[in-house]
Amino acid sequence: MSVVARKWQELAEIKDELAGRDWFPGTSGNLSIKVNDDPLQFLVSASGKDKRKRTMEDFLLVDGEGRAVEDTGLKASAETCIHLEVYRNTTAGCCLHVHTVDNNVVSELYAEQGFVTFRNQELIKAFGIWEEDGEITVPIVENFADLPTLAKEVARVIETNTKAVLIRNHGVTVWGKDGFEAKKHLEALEFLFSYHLKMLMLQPRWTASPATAAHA
Ligand SMILES: CSC[C@@H](O)[C@@H](O)C(=O)COP(=O)(O)O
Ligand SMILES: [Zn+2]
Repeated sequence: MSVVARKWQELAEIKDELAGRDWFPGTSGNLSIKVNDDPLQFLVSASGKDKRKRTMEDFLLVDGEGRAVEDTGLKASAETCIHLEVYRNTTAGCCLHVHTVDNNVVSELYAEQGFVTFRNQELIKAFGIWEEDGEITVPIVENFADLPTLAKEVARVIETNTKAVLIRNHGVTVWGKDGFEAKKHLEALEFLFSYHLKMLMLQPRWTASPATAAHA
């Protein structure tokens, strides 16, 4: 099996799993997986598809400028430029983007602050953070309609340890060194978002103010 075919299969399986969680409402979301480092080539989901369905036209191979490598009638995800910035600015091998109610609400709650931090949670270990007082911070950017501007904004907030970026009232973009790690990071983050919102609902005095935002 060629590398492209193997990576296609890996990405298709991840897509099916995320679809099973209902993380692609209304054709939202996109996925990519790196096929080659130099020159950069990655498989990315085709734009506007129902990502719950598996077809032979789910992905296409694009280059380091986001252009299709082969002749195809398919259009790469509108957010390919964001995936490109992730590959340019990190060592990611796979990048996943989903819209969920939880990630949208968290992004709105902490948008003014520009980030949300989680600590005191076992699942932080999913990010390779093993310290007693370990924490993970997810930057939040505004949802610019102009996608190249949005992509630059995402690139601007990526630091060495950044594993994900929230886009305000839009979704989350998460990555990892390979498909397994990217999915692990995404599942762990969605758990943290959900826990955080439930705590806020059950204990309204467990305030979402910047000083206490880290109470995961
Ligand atoms: C249909 S709403 C979602 C889109 O606007 C976009 O944010 C998205 O995630 C999917 O775009 P796509 O071009 O299919 O990859
Ligand atoms: Zn999106």
